[in-house]
Amino acid sequence: MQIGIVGKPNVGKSTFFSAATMAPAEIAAYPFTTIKANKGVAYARGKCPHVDFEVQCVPRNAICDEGVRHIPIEMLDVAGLVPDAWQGRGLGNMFLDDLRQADVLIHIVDASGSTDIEGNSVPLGSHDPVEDVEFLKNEIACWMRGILEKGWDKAARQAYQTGQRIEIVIHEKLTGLGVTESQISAAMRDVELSSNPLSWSPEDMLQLMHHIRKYAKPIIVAMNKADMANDETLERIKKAAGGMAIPTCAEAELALKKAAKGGLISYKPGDSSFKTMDGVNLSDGQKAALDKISEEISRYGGTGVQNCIEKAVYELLEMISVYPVEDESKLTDHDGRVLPDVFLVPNGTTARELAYKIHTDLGDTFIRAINVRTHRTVGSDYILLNNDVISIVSRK
Ligand SMILES: Nc1nc2c(ncn2[C@@H]2O[C@H](COP(=O)(O)OP(=O)(O)OP(=O)(O)O)[C@@H](O)[C@H]2O)c(=O)[nH]1
Repeated sequence: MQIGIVGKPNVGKSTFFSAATMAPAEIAAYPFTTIKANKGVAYARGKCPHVDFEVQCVPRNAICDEGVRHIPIEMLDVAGLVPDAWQGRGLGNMFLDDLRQADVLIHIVDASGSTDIEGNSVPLGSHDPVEDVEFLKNEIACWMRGILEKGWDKAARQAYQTGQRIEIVIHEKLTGLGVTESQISAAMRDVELSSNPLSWSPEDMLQLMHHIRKYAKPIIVAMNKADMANDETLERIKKAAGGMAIPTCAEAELALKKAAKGGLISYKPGDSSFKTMDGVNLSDGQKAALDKISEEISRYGGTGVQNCIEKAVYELLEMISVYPVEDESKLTDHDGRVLPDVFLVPNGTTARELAYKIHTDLGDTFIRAINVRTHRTVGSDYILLNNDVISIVSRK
């Protein structure tokens, strides 16, 4: 699973990316595989089951900080969004290539209206950020339609004549974007289209792509520079984003994380406030900067950065966390680690599908699973619940 960060120049995209992927000090020691320059690791918080089971966990893939697991998620800084990227303008191709890999997008907009559509600085409030929200949706839909249109007439005619479902043709064409057939079917229910795909107009196709995009590349808008934005604009952006928009102060989040790393304040991602560490003497400059941030974030109950990440993961992608263990009574893996790993899986994942995610062999040899919280035996079709602890029994 990957979160793509998208935005035109100058809106605070790099600041957001740096802030989101800057690990808290205690996480920094974790060895992650080397990742490319435009990739980083962000974290979604989840409640560690060790609290309910009253045991001491020994985490392996996600640290536990006072009962909160920080579950790593790949984040991708999607480069080169400019108007008409879909036509290959500017770094358009790079943009689209990155976009393929993302499952969900955080669209950073400058909610203060001080960056025009091309990313140039303009006087505060002189650009309407709502345009940016529409613009990204349109860029993606146009790009998808461009892919669909290649060889469309022939494929659509063939499907129409042979009675093949058109979803299958669309799926084949969009498969490189990670679009599933069920997403296409859902989108087709949303729009009214003629049963003869040959008669679809370019506008029909664009509509359909808008709806497929909604399922396949859902977007949450980070209304950044919220510290300089007015409430009326924030409301309008939120409406344009279908409610999926959060005010953010990426600059504040980065400053707070740095101050926490430097031992000046106690602040954890997602907190709505912070505290100066005992015995720390802040300079007048530091004090003034922190006071300003404090005022900014009290307006929104936090910087919004962590909130964006978690809304993307838990609401848009509907992920849940599950904890597989080998020994159901000790909650350990084969090395005796207690509640070692947490897996983020889509809501609706079954016990057997989880087994496959852990290891192909485990999926193939799956017999049953044990829901450790209820001590009940469950079958391969058991649909996992958030925070389940599951022990899989297989043919050895
Ligand atoms: N007021 C305010 N300024 C911010 C915020 N986030 C970022 N900025 C500032 O906005 C400017 C642009 O930020 P960047 O992160 O460089 O923007 P970008 O979108 O990555 O731009 P490019 O690097 O040109 O693509 C910088 O001066 C940041 O300090 C915020 O939440 N509030």
